[in-house]
Amino acid sequence: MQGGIPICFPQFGNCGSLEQHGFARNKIWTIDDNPPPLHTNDSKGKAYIDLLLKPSEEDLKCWPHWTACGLLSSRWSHPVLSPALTMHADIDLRSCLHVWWSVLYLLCQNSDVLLTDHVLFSFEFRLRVSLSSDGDLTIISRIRNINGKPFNFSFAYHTYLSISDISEVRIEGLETLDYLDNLYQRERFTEQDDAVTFESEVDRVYLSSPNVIAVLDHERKRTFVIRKDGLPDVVVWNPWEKKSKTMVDFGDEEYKQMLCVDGAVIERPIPLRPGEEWTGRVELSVVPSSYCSEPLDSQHRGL
Ligand SMILES: O=P(O)(O)OC[C@H]1O[C@@H](O)[C@H](O)[C@@H](O)[C@@H]1O
Repeated sequence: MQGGIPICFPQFGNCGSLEQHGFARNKIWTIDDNPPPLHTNDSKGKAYIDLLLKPSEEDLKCWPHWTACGLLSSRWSHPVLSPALTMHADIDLRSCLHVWWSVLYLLCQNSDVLLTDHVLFSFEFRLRVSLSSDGDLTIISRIRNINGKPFNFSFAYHTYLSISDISEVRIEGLETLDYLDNLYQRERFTEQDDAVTFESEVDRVYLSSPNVIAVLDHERKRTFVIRKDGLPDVVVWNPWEKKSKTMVDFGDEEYKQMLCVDGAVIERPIPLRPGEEWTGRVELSVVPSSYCSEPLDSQHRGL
């Protein structure tokens, strides 16, 4: 979907064996009818909803942390197995390999120990979306390892901002940072400009960014203020003209009125041990540009 705030989890982009941006954005989530209350300091004038995602067996099978492939290849180099392979090498290497693959396959099918690897790996994802009476949108993701096996994940709130005109917009808060450029095989560069502006396709991951980023829309004289926590990286994406024409679910001219600026965790995926929970929070507010341009400089370094 090209719009809104798709959740990229447990993979960002195509850096892994899952579908682009992971499976979470393509799933049916359930509504928690009895969600925990908002924190008392944070509840004034807010409406909220909690959505839950629990993985299906299929999701876990696709996620490479436990896959039969992974198990087979790690056991293949096991010291106990390798000598056996050498022993049979003088007979016929190909049939020997075949025998061992069959044995390992049967082990995967029948052994409690191997199956335990897969059965024990699972998570629960709670997404809280809250809207305050003055229009601030807060989204909090809580991902919990609910079983006995650790896993890693990447994450992004793929936030499509609606803007007047892409050539009228600038992002402040990313100056001097390093970024990985997806248009150059994720090569690392350093931002040299005072602000990020747009004259062609941009597809970058800014690394270790401050917790407050501002997107200034000069024509509309308004600024999106993005406050984030637990999300060190920032994705900046606009497909521009040529790529827009190749995207089936995106109008040829729509790149002019959109800009993705995502709070994300990409460079260093989050390791989650059994019982641990990770929280990633983003708050979006829209303020008149005159109100925000002065104080933002001092806000850039903190939340
Ligand atoms: O079309 P999708 O899967 O929603 O992805 C849109 C874009 O998302 C961006 O975050 C990626 O960096 C781009 O490479 C990608 O094209």
